[in-house]
Amino acid sequence: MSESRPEDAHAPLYSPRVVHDLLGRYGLRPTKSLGQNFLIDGNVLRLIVEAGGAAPGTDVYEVGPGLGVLTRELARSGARVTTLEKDERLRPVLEETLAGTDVRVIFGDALEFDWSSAPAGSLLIANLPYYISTAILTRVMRSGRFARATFLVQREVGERLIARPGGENYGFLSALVGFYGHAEIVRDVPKGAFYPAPDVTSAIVRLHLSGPGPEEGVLEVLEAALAHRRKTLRNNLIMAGYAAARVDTALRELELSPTVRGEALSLDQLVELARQLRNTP
Ligand SMILES: C[S@@+](CC[C@H](N)C(=O)[O-])C[C@H]1O[C@@H](n2cnc3c(N)ncnc32)[C@H](O)[C@@H]1O
Repeated sequence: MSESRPEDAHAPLYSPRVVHDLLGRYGLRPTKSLGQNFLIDGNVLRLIVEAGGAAPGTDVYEVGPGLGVLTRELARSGARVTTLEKDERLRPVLEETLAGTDVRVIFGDALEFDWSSAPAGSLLIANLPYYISTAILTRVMRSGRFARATFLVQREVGERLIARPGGENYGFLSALVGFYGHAEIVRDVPKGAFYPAPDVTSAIVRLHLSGPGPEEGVLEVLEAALAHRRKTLRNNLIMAGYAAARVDTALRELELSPTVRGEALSLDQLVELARQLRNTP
């Protein structure tokens, strides 16, 4: 910690004053296209660390440390922390705010990261960049390496994560959660918990991941079946490249109406559909 540091050394990192001071000293402005909404609420910070289960001996992965607010708390918990940051401009800030911790900071795109390199039973704890929250969660679930994921995300994505088949918000992400475990909304978080405030309300969501995931080929069918909410399952599958005759045979075998929508199918029916399509010439 430099002696010339102007802000009150005792003020917590999440305090708006410290956040402004850090941004000012390093000549930075939050970048909207990178989803940079920094956490400035100590209660939300404590809640996410606690709900996430960071503790000595656990392996915690974070996407987007930003100024290091959450990262520093995670390190304090005694967990082994790996954090992935795309924005190189934050390198000197993180050198300052994470000084004295043994956090592994990797600069690069979290979408390019090899999530299967994480040890089995890892935890994801993050204030996610909202523009890629679905893509990150998909990768984390599919890696099969994570026991739990606790994160800040748009409330609307939280609703999709907890949705059940047939429900208004049910889609690909909901079905994916169904295959790997289940989700809960821990708490809604108002816009004012961030600087700058995002356009939407957020939520802390926790995913419990225990399932083995779907068998081979099911995810591809799932993606096709749920691609467009307003279209029938039949049309979605045909648009994804399945021959109409093949689709019709599979629907008949499963006793499904040609007008049924993909989001009305249970997970078991989706698995059966994938098997039928595989077995239908
Ligand atoms: C919502 S901010 C969270 C910052 C900090 N954890 C906090 O709570 O204040 C999202 C962070 O993700 C970073 N980010 C955006 N896209 C990324 C990507 N593709 N890979 C890794 N980090 C990314 C942003 O630069 C930013 O630091």
